[in-house]
Order: sequence, then C-alpha cells, then structure tokens
Amino acid sequence: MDEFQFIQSIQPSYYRQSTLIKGVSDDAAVFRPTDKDVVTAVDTMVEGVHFSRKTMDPYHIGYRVLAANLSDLAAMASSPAFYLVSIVIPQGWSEQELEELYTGMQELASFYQMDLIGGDTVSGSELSISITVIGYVEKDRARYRSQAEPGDVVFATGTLGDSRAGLEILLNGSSGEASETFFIERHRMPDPRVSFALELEGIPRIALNDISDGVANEANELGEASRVDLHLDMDRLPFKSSIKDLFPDTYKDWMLSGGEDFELVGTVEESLWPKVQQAAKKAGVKVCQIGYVQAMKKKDPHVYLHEGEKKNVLTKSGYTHLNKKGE
Ligand SMILES: Nc1ncnc2c1ncn2[C@@H]1O[C@H](COP(=O)(O)OP(=O)(O)O)[C@@H](O)[C@H]1O
Ligand SMILES: Cc1ncc(C[n+]2csc(CCOP(=O)(O)OP(=O)(O)O)c2C)c(N)n1
Ligand SMILES: [Mg+2]
Ligand SMILES: [Mg+2]
Ligand SMILES: [Mg+2]
Repeated sequence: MDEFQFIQSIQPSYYRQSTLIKGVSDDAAVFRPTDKDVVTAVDTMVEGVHFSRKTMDPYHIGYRVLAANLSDLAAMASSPAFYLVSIVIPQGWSEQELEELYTGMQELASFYQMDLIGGDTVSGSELSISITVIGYVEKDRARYRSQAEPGDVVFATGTLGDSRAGLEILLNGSSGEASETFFIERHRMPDPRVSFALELEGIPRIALNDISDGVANEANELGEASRVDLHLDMDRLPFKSSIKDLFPDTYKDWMLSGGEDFELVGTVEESLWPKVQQAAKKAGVKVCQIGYVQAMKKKDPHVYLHEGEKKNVLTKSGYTHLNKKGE
C-alpha cells in the first residue's frame, strides 16, 4: 500500500459535524463555526516515550492519543468536533496494524461525534502520531487555569496513579492479581472527562487543568496561572483501593506524579462545590475535594501538600521531556 492508497483507506465515508465544509481530500480542511469560540490543541505520542509495543497494541495507541487530546479539550470545557492526524510510520508496520490504530481513534471519535478532517503521512524510523483536535465552546466560556481564587475548593475527578500502575504491570510483568486488568485498561484506554466538563456549564467561574503529567505538576500550573497558593491534602487524594495492595511503597508517589491519568483537577467557589458534585453524578464520574486555595503568602505561588501534621511544598515533580538548563 502506498501513501495515496493509505490516505484513501482512512478517508471518512461521511461526516458528522454540520459546520464542516471540506474534509479530507483537498490541500486543507474548511469549517465554518457559528457564534462559538473555537478551541484547539495538539499532542504527540512517540514510540519509546509514550508507549512501546510491549505496553500497547496498535488499537490502544490510536485510542490513547486521541483520548489525551480530548482530555485537553475537556480541560477547556469544550465540545469536541474535529481532529487531524499526522503520522510517522516506520517500515514494518502492516496494513492491518495501521487499520487497528485508526480503529482505536475512530471508536472514540464516533462516541464524541468527531470528524477526521485531515492530517499528514510520512515514513520514518519510529511511530509518532500527532493529533490536532478542534472543539467549540460558548463564547467566553472556556475554562482557564488562571481562574482559581482564594477560598476555592480544589477538586479532582476519578482516581489517581492508575495509569502509572498499569504501566508498571505492563513493563515489569503481571503478578496474576485479577485487579491488575483495571490499571492496564486505565493506562491503555483513558476516559477523557469531556461530559463532566460540559456538565459544569452553569457554573460562572471554574479553573480546570487536565492531569497528563501528575497532579503535583498540574496543581502548580493552576497556582502559577492564577497566582494563588494551593493546599492539597494527601489523605484526600482519590485512589483505587487495590493500588495500595499492589504497590504499597509507590502508589502515593504515582498519585502525585505518575501522570497520564487524564483526569481533571480544578477549583471552584465553595458555595458552588455541590454543583460540581451534581455535574459529576450526572456524568457518572467520581469527584472529590482534595484541598483548597489560599491567597499567595510569598512572592510566588506555591502548592503545599499536607499529610497528617506535616506540610511540605509540593514542587513540579511530574514527567518532563527536556532537562532543565544545565542538567
Ligand atoms: N513546541 C511548541 N510550540 C508552541 N506551543 C507549544 C509547544 N509545546 C507546547 N506548547 C504550548 O504550551 C502550553 C503548555 O503545553 P503542555 O504542557 O504540553 O500542555 P498539556 O500538558 O495540556 O498538553 C500549551 O499552550 C501548548 O499549546
Ligand atoms: C513505554 C512508556 N514509558 C513511559 C511512559 C510514561 N510517560 C511518557 S510521557 C508521560 C507524560 C505525559 O506525556 P506528555 O507528552 O507530557 O503529555 P502532555 O503533558 O503534553 O499532555 C509519561 C508519564 C509511558 N507512557 N510509556
Ligand atoms: Mg501537550
Ligand atoms: Mg493539558
Ligand atoms: Mg507534558
């Protein structure tokens, strides 16, 4: 199969979004948004960095890269509409494997009524896939990291550390415990919190960020963007009970900085916290308070982690791709 046949094989036979004018087939796609704001993000996954053939089947690679992008749209409270896929394909990938990879993406896309409207196909030495997502949000209603205010409740959806636990099992072997499959699935097929974020619509001000690198990182990003201090309570961080049995020595670190949970962390005025809980219930998602926001006490914003009587500064300890200067 050559490049053109490949493009033909992935070309959608129909489109779902009414704002689309030109999809796959020309030099670029065209859509005409109505009076909404357009939200867009891109995320890349590279073999050996975000996945390996040991941790993921082609189907999971496709599923997860779109899920990671949808998680960024969820963090803006945007409704997904379109995606574009840029893929670097190494020699040795069969037609069937590529088809499975696209099936993984298509499954999630069809759930969210998204259209594939373009992309690029290149050969190269390892599989790399970049997805650009485009969504809509009501005018001026995108949720920013900069919207946290002193007195807010800090909350998180789902459970944390699951994806890191799944990765551990996939990389270092199974111990045969039945509970392991949950973590493997959380690693391979994350569930972006789009519906929850959309259910928050009636709340005038809410700060949101998605947990791709670990809540330690993401909480700091909220603090920095809003110029406030965040106080998190280790004992309130949500976890799946079996993670503690499987990984008693490491699960706490993984909750804070394992990354790739694709849950949401956010802040909301205390009086509106019950509304967030209702939104979670409607969306079928777990949500819990993990701390609170305070006015900045020092020159710069800080995140503090409380555990029993102890209080420590929680630095950005999650995953980073490049070393700091001089390292
Ligand atoms: N190479 C790049 N060129 C331009 N903007 C970038 C680049 N890498 C990241 N960004 C932007 O920096 C911000 C933070 O990126 P990132 O930490 O990857 O966010 P996230 O964790 O939500 O994916 C985003 O606005 C993103 O679009
Ligand atoms: C084989 C393998 N090794 C290591 C990891 C762990 N890992 C890779 S990237 C990453 C952080 C998240 O990816 P990033 O590109 O930073 O996403 P973004 O913050 O841009 O959404 C983590 C925890 C993995 N998923 N798979
Ligand atoms: Mg990113
Ligand atoms: Mg993000
Ligand atoms: Mg990152």
